[in-house]
Amino acid sequence: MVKHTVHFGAGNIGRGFIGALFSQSGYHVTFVDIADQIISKLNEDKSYEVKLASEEQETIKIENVSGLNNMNQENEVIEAIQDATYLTTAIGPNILPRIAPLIARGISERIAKTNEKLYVIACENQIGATDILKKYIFDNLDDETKGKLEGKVYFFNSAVDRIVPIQDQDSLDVLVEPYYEWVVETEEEIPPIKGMKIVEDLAPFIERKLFTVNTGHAVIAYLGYFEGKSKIHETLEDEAVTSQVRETLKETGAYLVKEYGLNQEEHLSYINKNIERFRNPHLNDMVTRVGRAPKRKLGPEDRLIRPATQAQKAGLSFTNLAKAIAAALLFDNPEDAEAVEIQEMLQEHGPAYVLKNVSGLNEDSEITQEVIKQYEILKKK
Ligand SMILES: NC(=O)c1ccc[n+]([C@@H]2O[C@H](COP(=O)([O-])OP(=O)(O)OC[C@H]3O[C@@H](n4cnc5c(N)ncnc54)[C@H](O)[C@@H]3O)[C@@H](O)[C@H]2O)c1
Ligand SMILES: O=P(O)(O)OC[C@@H](O)[C@@H](O)[C@H](O)[C@H](O)CO
Repeated sequence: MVKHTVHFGAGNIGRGFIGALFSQSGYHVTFVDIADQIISKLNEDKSYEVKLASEEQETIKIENVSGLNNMNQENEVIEAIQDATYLTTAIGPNILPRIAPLIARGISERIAKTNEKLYVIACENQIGATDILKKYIFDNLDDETKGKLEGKVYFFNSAVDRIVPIQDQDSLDVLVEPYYEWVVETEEEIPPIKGMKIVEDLAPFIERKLFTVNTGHAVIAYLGYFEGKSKIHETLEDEAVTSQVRETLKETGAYLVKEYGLNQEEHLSYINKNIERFRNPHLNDMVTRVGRAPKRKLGPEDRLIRPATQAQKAGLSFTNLAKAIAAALLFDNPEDAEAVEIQEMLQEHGPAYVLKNVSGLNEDSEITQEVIKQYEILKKK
């Protein structure tokens, strides 16, 4: 019998990572997206290629895929959820509340018909993304259905790591870096998926990933944008930026080592390994993609603010993180709605207001003071 999975978000990570792993594990993958062009192409071609961004340019054919548009094929999406073993998302954390009502309808119908287990996993760059999705789904379920979910619908948090740049929009093929890591938190016995690593406690994995890969990436993106660079690997050709990335990751590293008892040497080599990933010239990743949605990235639990507040609480240094936060405030990309919003807030009320309202930092906090100092220095450059 063919196994089925439903994946929301047929974008970079959807096609280039999570959907690809399910297909390689023998599943039929139904992608759900609002992008008509992608959905039509998936149904026409029924396959695409994942290309590895390396000297060898190895390609992997991904088959057994189809697509549904959740804007005008709601019933078909609900139908697909009836047959699925897994339901995953890679859609962007801000979109989760928008897809939750339809997932809730799919789950309600399913629960009335079958006791087969369904595993829901949000694959987003956000701590506790599946918990957040679960809350939105529960907001859309009646009490009777909620009471019946135990032992039938499971929600697992996860951490996803693979750099996938923005792709040529005319093709379904996806260029991805060779490296990947997908960590899922559960104590249940679940059907095996190629490349899925199961852990009992996700916290050290997601914090290590978010506060190394994504903090480092953000430093490059915001300093690169500030310096007028367009690509991530080009920005790293400037030794001053590379050194700034390393110093910032030593700050997040000191917190991670202390909090999770990581081995300091191993963590240093993890930092260096990631700097090498960022240097991959075959990826051609844009600073505007990596810096996208700065309001989300400046949120209290995200890659810049949380490690700074945690470092401060632990009596550790956070000055390089403060510089990264200041550079994020200067990301005035007119194409990015969140950047435009932040620039308007800055103009009207100044940086302390943004740090209070977006990042949850008090005006008199040491971090705010340090960020404002660095912001003024950067602005004068
Ligand atoms: N690209 C990466 O390197 C990378 C790596 C790890 C994690 N992530 C995370 O994965 C998630 C997706 O990132 P991405 O780079 O694949 O983004 P993306 O923009 O390539 O893909 C998102 C997809 O979601 C679709 N979408 C948007 N709104 C929708 C809606 N209401 N209903 C259905 N579909 C909708 C878009 O059309 C798009 O195809 C994000 O949370 C990101 O942080 C990305
Ligand atoms: O996807 P975002 O916007 O949260 O962050 C941008 C990049 O840092 C991110 O997509 C990385 O490429 C990815 O997290 C690598 O695993």
